[in-house]
Amino acid sequence: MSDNQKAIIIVAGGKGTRMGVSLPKQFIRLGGKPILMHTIERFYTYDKQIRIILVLPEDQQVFWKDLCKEYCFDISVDVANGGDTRFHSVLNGIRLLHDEKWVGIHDGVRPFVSYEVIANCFESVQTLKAVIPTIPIVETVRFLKGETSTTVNRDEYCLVQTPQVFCSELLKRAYQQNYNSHFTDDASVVEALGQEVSLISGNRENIKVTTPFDLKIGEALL
Ligand SMILES: Nc1ccn([C@@H]2O[C@H](COP(=O)(O)OP(=O)(O)OP(=O)(O)O)[C@@H](O)[C@H]2O)c(=O)n1
Ligand SMILES: C[C@](O)(CO)[C@H](O)COP(=O)(O)O
Repeated sequence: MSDNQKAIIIVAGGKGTRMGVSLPKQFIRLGGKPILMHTIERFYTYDKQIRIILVLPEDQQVFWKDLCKEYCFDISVDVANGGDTRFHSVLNGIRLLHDEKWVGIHDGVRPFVSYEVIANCFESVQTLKAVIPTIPIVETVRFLKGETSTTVNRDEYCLVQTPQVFCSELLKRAYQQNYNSHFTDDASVVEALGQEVSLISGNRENIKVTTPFDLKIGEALL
C-alpha cells in the first residue's frame, strides 16, 4: 500500500464534561505535554506520510496553535471544526478527505494506542473494509432492568476502542445517513448501512481519558 492512501481523523471536538475541569481534556498535560500531542505523535511515528486531520472546536483552534508554538510541536495536520456531537465532528473531518483509500477515526483522548494495533487496523482493512479494535471484559457484567438486574454472559460482549478504520468510500457513504443518538462510534454508523464490521485485538492501555482517575492511570502508563 502506498503511503498517501491513508488518513486518520483525530477527533478532539468534545467538551470533556466528565473530567470536571474547564480546560478541555485533550489539552491537559500528561508527562509534561498535552494529551492530544501524544495522540498525534502515535500516528506520525507509525507512518510519517499518513494524512492527519484534526477536529477541534473552532474557538480552541488559536489556543491549539499557541500550544504548538509553546511545545515546538510541528507535525503537520489539517484542522476541521468540531460539531455538536462526535458524529458531527467526524462528519466535518470526512469533508476534508481527498482521495485517500483507507481512513481511520481515532479519539484525541486515546494517547496510548499501540503501533501494533494501528498497523493491524490499516493492514486488515484492505481485505475486511471495516475494522475496529476491541478488548475482552475482565469483570462480571449485569443487565439493569428497572428495579432488578441479572448477570449476563460476558463472553458475548467486548469493549470497543479506536482507531476504527474503513474503506473511505464506505465511511463517506455511512456518514451521509441522518444522525441517530445510537451512533456512539463509527462502527455503529457503518453497520447501519448493513455492512459487517470486523474485530481485531486492541491494547488494554488504549484507555479513553475521560475522568480524573484516567489521568492517574495515564501518568502510570507513560
Ligand atoms: N462533539 C464532540 C464530542 C466528542 N468528540 C471527541 O470524541 C472523543 C470521545 O468523546 P468523549 O470521551 O466523550 O469526549 P467528550 O465529549 O469531550 O467528553 P464528555 O462526554 O465527558 O463531555 C473525544 O476525543 C472527544 O473530543 C468530538 O470530537 N466532538
Ligand atoms: C468511540 C468510542 O471511544 C468507542 O469506545 C466511544 O464510543 C466514545 O464514546 P463517548 O460517548 O464519546 O464517550
